[in-house]
Amino acid sequence: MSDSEDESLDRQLKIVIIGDGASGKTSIATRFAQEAFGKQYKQTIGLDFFLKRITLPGNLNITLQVWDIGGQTIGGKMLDKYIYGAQGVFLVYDITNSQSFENLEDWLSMVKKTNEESDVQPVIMLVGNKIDLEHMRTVKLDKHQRFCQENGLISQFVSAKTGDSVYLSFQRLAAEIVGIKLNKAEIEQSQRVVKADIVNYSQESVARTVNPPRSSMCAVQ
Ligand SMILES: Nc1nc2c(ncn2[C@@H]2O[C@H](COP(=O)(O)OP(=O)(O)OP(=O)(O)O)[C@@H](O)[C@H]2O)c(=O)[nH]1
Repeated sequence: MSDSEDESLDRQLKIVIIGDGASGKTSIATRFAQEAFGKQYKQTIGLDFFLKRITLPGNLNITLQVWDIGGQTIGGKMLDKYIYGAQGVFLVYDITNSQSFENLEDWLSMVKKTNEESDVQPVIMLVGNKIDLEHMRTVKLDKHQRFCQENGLISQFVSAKTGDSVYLSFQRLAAEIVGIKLNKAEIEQSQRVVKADIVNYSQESVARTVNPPRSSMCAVQ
């Protein structure tokens, strides 16, 4: 059986990644899809998406269809179409950029508006990105927690740069959508940190690819 036939048998979940421009959406997606990170900022125009298979406890194979929407499109006419039908939403902000946190209200309203006539609401995860820059944090932890509580969001912190908790965040979101609880061992196993990226921060000039897992990526503009 070919890879694509194989994938079509899995349960597929649509996950959209939204948030302000430069909060790190593409970096999170790239880290998850290819285990790579690029330091240079290249604005996403329109939409990127890719498929990646993960396995949840009980040998449950899930194919995630991950959509990366350019941060500049919040006012765009197409945004509700991107979000429509998503079972999971990554609501991303940059912990060193307060404005990206303040703007989450708008992003959340957009998700709610898109789904107001739908019976099933997406599971939403609040993702504070760039935790490798903890020393530059401007969004306090309690603000993050309060926003989660007030809006019924799952809380997660990640670093697309080091890879810290990126795989875990997708795994947690998928598990929540299909109604599976991850145990402590599974969570710890997914909480991988690539420490070398932090140590070599100033010297790093090229994106690295470490054992790229199977995934496919497309771009629509
Ligand atoms: N230090 C650090 N930098 C990051 C991290 N994630 C992303 N960046 C950097 O932040 C900048 C923006 O990242 P992108 O992934 O392009 O942001 P985006 O949200 O996709 O931006 P748009 O395409 O405009 O929506 C780039 O220079 C990245 O290298 C992180 O976890 N840590």
